[in-house]
Amino acid sequence: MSTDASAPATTSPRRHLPEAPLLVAAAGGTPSRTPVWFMRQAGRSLPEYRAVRAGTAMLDSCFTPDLVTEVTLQPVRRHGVDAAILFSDIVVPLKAAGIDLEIVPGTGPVIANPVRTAADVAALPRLEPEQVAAVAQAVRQLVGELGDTPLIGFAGAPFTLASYLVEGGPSRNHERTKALMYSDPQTWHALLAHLAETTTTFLRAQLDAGVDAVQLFDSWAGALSLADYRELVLPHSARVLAAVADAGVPRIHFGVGTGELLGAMGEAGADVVGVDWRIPLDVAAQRVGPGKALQGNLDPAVLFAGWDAVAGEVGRILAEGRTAVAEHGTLGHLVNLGHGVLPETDPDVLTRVVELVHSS
Ligand SMILES: Cc1c2[nH]c(c1CCC(=O)O)Cc1[nH]c(c(CCC(=O)O)c1C)Cc1[nH]c(c(CCC(=O)O)c1C)Cc1[nH]c(c(C)c1CCC(=O)O)C2
Repeated sequence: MSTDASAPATTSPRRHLPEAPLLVAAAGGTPSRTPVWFMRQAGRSLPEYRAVRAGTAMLDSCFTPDLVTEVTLQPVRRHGVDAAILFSDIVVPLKAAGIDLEIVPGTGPVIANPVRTAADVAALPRLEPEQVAAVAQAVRQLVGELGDTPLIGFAGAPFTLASYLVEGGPSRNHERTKALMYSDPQTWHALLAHLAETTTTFLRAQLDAGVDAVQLFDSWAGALSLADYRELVLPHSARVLAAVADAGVPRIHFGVGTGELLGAMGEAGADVVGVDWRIPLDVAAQRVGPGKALQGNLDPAVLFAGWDAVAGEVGRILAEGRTAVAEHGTLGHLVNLGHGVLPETDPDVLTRVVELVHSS
């Protein structure tokens, strides 16, 4: 993450945030406090989010820079988290490229014409950077307003995007996706290569506008065996992560149910590996190996269990994070949930978690 003094001057608007706890922890330094943020902190449980979004469809919101800016800032103001995450969605670059899809409240992304054949894959539109100009504009506004708080940009990884495109919507078993993967590997690789390019273009647009870190969400990769992940998915995610390495910002790589994949997800080129709640952080540290940071891993459902339970779990996770750093060569610990904030979560509990982590 160092910059080469001989490199040509860059026009990057990226802020210089040498003290930001999240960036320090990700790089293996000693942060002034343990950093904490929450996946899906923007939106979901906040009444001020529901108020400002009322009457605007989710995807329309994502292309409205003032609304993106406001929703992204809300959890930073309310909770004092150590990072903002851009309010957007993993299907935004697909929509921007011209794919007919909607986000249906309570369901998730729904694709009008699922992608299932070689001809479907060949017909997929390419994403041009100007098609996500509204997202870049929101990023520029945000870096002007965030002070010292880092802004995390993000994108969906090729496998998770492919699952939505092939299934046509959310899926429990990913059976059509796996059917394509096993029956026609050539078309599968063509699809993932296309999506890797889309994802790279989307992340580059955010990086060029000034985001301070990126997270690649491979939310559903945990549906795969390690062998299949390595052969059919990892090379495409690795290409995305390599293509943004020159930005010099932390690259976070996360999926749900990925206990068996953590080492491979780190090898794909992550600086920080996200861990869900199914394995302890000190065990995750051994699977990931030394030289990377870890993010996680409070079960979002624990936030419903009353403060004693929450405080106990946060304490355990902080201790396991310290063990990872002290004994397993982990660079740092970014406290987070093991998956996104659930919609019915009491926002005050999130604020108390931030206070507890910061005072520990
Ligand atoms: C799989 C996935 C999606 N979107 C995303 C993922 C990967 C993360 C994960 O695993 O949870 C990523 C995402 N989606 C959203 C963000 C915003 C930033 C943040 O707060 O983390 C992020 C990082 C906003 C959103 N994306 C969505 C909402 C809810 C829309 C609303 O408020 O009407 C928000 C705030 C819609 C969405 N979009 C998607 C789902 C499953 C849903 C939920 C559907 C529902 O239950 O209503 C696809």
